[in-house]
Amino acid sequence: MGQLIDGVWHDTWYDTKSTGGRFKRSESAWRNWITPDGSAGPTGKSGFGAERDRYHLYVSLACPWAHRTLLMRKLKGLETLIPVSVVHPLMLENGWTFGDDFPAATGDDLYQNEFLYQLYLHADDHYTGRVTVPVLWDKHQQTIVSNESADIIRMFNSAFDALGARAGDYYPPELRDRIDEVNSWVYDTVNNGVYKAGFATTQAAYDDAVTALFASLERLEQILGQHRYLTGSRLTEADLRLWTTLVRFDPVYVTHFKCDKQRIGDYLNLSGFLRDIWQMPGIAATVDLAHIRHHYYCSHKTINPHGVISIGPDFDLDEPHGRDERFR
Ligand SMILES: N[C@@H](CCC(=O)N[C@@H](CS)C(=O)NCC(=O)O)C(=O)O
Repeated sequence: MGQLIDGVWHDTWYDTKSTGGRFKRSESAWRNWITPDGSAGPTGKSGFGAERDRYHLYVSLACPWAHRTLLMRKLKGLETLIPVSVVHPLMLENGWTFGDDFPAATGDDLYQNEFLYQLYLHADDHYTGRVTVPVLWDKHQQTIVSNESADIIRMFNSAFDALGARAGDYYPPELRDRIDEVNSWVYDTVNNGVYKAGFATTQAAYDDAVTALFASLERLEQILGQHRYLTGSRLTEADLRLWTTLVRFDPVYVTHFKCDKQRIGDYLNLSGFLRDIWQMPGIAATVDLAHIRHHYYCSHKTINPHGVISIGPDFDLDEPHGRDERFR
């Protein structure tokens, strides 16, 4: 774990001293957009037109943010348009690495780098900041298009539609306000909330994060008792963004991040929603519990110094969920 400072790698853990024990996630540095015609998107530069054989995605199978991009890639049928390289699950003194001595870790298919930070240096040899996944890479300009998962899933949702992406709009205009509203509190208190609880280094910081997290899970439980998905009867990006946290919750966050007031399995609607999406074609195959559990339990030496992996709950997401019948 570390970061680049003016192009030099420094092995440092998150600084929580200056924030009263609170974990603060940094802003992503690259915010360009792939668009159908290469015009500029909402942020960043123009020049990233949708094309075949041009873009490459770097992910960790452990990471919930990267997982969003894999879900959208699957739903939109972008597997051949956007190939993927997978980092090793352990993230230690060199950050994410391209070691391929773990099932499903691929190494760096484009440049044979050893470390992910070398890819960041390839894009900017004076980069200062964190070295995170996912990374959407442009092979033509040899640079990072974006390292922000929230933006990458929106590009995948529509930019490649004229190049044969599968039909489906997971950010439809008529639901955008509701999706944005749900995303904002789910991001803050759930997706990032589990990290804020787990990485807190004071009791007060932990208490605040875990209280907000379980208040939001209660709120989500109510919402998912009213309709099948978060914004109604249609699956949207808001569901996918919540889901990557839910699928890691009982196997990791309950124990490793001390999010142990309740398990997702204890909530009727949240657990049904978790199974509902798990059982959609192709989705379960995007989940790699070995990467997930090895990454968290063995990479965060400050909170689990010996790297012992807990036994974990029985994990049967194939049981019927009944939500299709219930919300017909
Ligand atoms: N805002 C980013 C966050 C990505 C992120 O924090 N990824 C984690 C893995 S779960 C990471 O790479 N962390 C490395 C670090 O912080 O040094 C996004 O959503 O794409």
